[in-house]
Amino acid sequence: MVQVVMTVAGSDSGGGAGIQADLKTFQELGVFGTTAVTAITVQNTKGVREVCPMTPAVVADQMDAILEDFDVACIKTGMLFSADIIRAVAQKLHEFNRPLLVIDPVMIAKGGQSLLLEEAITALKTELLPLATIVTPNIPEAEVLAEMKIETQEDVEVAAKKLLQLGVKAVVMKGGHRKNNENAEDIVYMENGEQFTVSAKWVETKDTHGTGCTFSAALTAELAKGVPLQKAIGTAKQFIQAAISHGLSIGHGHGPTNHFAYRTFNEVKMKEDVINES
Ligand SMILES: Nc1ncnc2c1ncn2[C@@H]1O[C@H](COP(=O)(O)OP(=O)(O)OP(=O)(O)O)[C@@H](O)[C@H]1O
Ligand SMILES: Cc1ncc(CO)c(N)n1
Repeated sequence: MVQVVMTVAGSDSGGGAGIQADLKTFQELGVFGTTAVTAITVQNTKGVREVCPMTPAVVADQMDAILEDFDVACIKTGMLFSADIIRAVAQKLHEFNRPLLVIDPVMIAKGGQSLLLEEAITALKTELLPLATIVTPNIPEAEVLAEMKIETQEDVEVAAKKLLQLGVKAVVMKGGHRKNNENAEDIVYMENGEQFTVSAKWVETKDTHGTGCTFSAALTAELAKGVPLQKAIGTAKQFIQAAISHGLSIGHGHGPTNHFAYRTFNEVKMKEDVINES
């Protein structure tokens, strides 16, 4: 039977990030995607022109409609925009017995525009993160959530541990924003003290719009299928590596990644490109 997943996130009219990236990724990985839209963004590869948030009630109603009808195996959150929307989402998660939850703590678009109000950071930390199976911050997001500057490898670990203390079960510290990260290394920290890294060849490209959304959507799909965490992260890494390295070269700014690449180029070689080690 097909697994049903849900993304609670913003719409990206440009199609490379947000709800659109999530649905494309879900489709490619063979799960049935449903949505609760938190905001419409007027956006293309050059940036975000406008943000039009939904009311918290409409976000909650969309979640109700889906969760009452389907047995949703895993939910992911992306752009949540405001404290009120975060509280509405957290309440629904409690009501529906906290299914598996992937939180991509989206804050700022590649062009610098804010996708999360400053007033929402406390709600994200105190109301939503404690419900997470896994949270997937990039370095600037981890800096905000852990309230510290991250420069060294030790800083990455200290910040991850601070996030674990909020009640998250696992943290993926994504390396897309780290300097000299030639192995595109992401480090995963788990509540039981275990850690591992996934890495792949760094790709020199400006077309990285929606990499975080795509990675977390792939992780959501794999967790929904019952794949154990370490293996699910490995597949998400293969998916994003294929999507970045077979870029589409469309648009005039930060172009989208190639969501068909994993299925199209999913050969032994691609699998070997990603190293998953404890
Ligand atoms: N140029 C690159 N080459 C290879 N892997 C990359 C590159 N850029 C990002 N990644 C990988 O993509 C995944 C997403 O990480 P990233 O830090 O870019 O997320 P993000 O900043 O949240 O993305 P966005 O906000 O654009 O959605 C991680 O696995 C990261 O290592
Ligand atoms: C709607 C939306 N969500 C997330 C991101 C981050 O990539 C974006 N640019 N737009």
